[in-house]
Amino acid sequence: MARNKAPSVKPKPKPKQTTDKSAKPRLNNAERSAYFARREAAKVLHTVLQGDAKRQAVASIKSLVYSPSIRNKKATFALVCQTLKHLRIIKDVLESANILNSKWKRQEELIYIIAYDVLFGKEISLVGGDAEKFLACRKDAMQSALAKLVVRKKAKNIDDFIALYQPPDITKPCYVRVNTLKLDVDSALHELGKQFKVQKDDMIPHLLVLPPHTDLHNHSLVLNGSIFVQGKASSMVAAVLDPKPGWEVLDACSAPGNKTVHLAALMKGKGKIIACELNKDRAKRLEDTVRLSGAANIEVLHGDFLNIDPKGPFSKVNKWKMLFKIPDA
Ligand SMILES: C[S@@+](CC[C@H](N)C(=O)[O-])C[C@H]1O[C@@H](n2cnc3c(N)ncnc32)[C@H](O)[C@@H]1O
Repeated sequence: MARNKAPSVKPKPKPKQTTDKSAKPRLNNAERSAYFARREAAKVLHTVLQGDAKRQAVASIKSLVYSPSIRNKKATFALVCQTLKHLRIIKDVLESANILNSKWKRQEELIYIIAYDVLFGKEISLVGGDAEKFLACRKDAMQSALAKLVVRKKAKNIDDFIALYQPPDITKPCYVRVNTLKLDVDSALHELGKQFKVQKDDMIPHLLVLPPHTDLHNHSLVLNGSIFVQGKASSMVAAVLDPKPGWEVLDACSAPGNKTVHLAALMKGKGKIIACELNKDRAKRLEDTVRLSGAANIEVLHGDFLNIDPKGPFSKVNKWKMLFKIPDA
């Protein structure tokens, strides 16, 4: 009699024991989102610090954070701002605790972000990555370096100490430019004077000066395009060019269009302005600014101004007049 042969079943491989010390711990949702926010913040911080180092203007922190690649915008923005606010302290602590070795120097922005969490963050668990692990092991050294710095600076407490590291509060006045296509300067002075201390700028015509931090974003004159909140430096550009009614002007990189509509106001809406803008969304923003200003002599050109044929209708652009006001001979 043939014996029933037991089917040959291969024994199931036993699940591997996670004895590997380098295996990443499982993260809960909060830890996972903190882990990603730190990496996204480090990327933004890298761009900001590189721009500072090369003295190059980069986009604002807000616009860097609002790029589609950043998932957790709120947390990333907060981390970048807080790390920047405490950066001088963080660097001093890392230096005096001798922490930033050559391996981590290559990822210094990530280290700064995590160091912010170690020194000033609120009970954040430092898990998720090797950088977190690296600084978690050095938490005591960092906190004691911070304590020594507080004593050395003779600060009463940590808040006092942080205040000592902040740059002095240099408050700049608030500037608004009167859009003379819609309103004259005296009427604007009168209207704004009902609520604010306001005076004419002593250098730029049609520019008014108000106290620092004046919030005009919802003011009816702003909403209807009678005045534009525009800084003094930005208002200088069209004022220096001083275009006359009837000129043809090419604004090569226009959006959001504050200088474009300033040109239109100086030209009293006469002549022609070609306003070029490469970016589609910003070109829409430019169109909104033009509409708000009431200028009828601006043509928005969505495209690359470098593609404009220099031998075409713009061949008569006087390059010197683009930069300086040259008195006519
Ligand atoms: C700093 S903003 C200009 C600000 C503007 N002049 C104002 O005062 O409101 C620079 C703009 O130039 C645009 N831009 C950059 N390169 C360009 C190009 N080759 N052709 C057209 N627009 C360009 C950018 O998309 C951006 O909107």
